[in-house]
Amino acid sequence: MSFDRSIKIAPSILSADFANFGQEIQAIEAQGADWVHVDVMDGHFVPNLTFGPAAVKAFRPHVKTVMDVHLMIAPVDPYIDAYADAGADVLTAHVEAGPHIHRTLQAIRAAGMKAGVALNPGTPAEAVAHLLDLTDLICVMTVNPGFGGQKFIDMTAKIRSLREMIGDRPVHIEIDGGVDPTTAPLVVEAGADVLVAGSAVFRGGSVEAPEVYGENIRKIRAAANA
Ligand SMILES: O=C(CO)[C@@H](O)[C@H](O)COP(=O)(O)O
Ligand SMILES: [Fe+2]
Repeated sequence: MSFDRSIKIAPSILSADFANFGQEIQAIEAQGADWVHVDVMDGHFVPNLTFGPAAVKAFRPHVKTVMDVHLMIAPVDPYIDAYADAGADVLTAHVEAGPHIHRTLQAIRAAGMKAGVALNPGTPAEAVAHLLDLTDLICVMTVNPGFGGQKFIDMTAKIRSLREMIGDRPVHIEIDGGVDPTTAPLVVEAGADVLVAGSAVFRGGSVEAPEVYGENIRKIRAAANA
């Protein structure tokens, strides 16, 4: 996985058909997804429950691009090896999920994955200032995590601060929550390069009508690059 700052669209399979993940992943990749975003929730750090390492491992053979695993769990450290074994390419932990994020990011890299750190909307950019050389991706949440389909919260000032702090380091800025053709250009202009989108990609489509996923991805990408 080489670093580049081109726009990457990462559909969140939280909005896919839960009875049909394999085909859904194949459909979004065939329709132009750059990465596949997998939301892991524990019913404790966030008020929702999704999948664990066994499910993520079952997704792996279907993902031909990049499997981007967003952990909304606390604690994180006891599960890092399980997600490495499951085949995550990028593993992102929340800075709010525990007292030792520095150690967590080191452990993620030591397990052979790219290390991401996510910030809730209420957490300032400065919370990751000491982590810039330990991270490959900063995920700026533009909703309070836990559910798809929520309204975008404007975090453009935070994104700008982070891009300035990052300087010329090879660190992605990923935006997660409420990304659609209207909000995508705002976050890209501020410095984002990875756009997670759940409802805006899956809306109106299905594995029987995958071309709708393609149209939705193209609309987000076109707006982002405009
Ligand atoms: O991490 C999360 C939610 O906590 C996301 O990845 C959502 O799945 C994005 O969904 P949309 O806001 O794009 O519908
Ligand atoms: Fe996410």
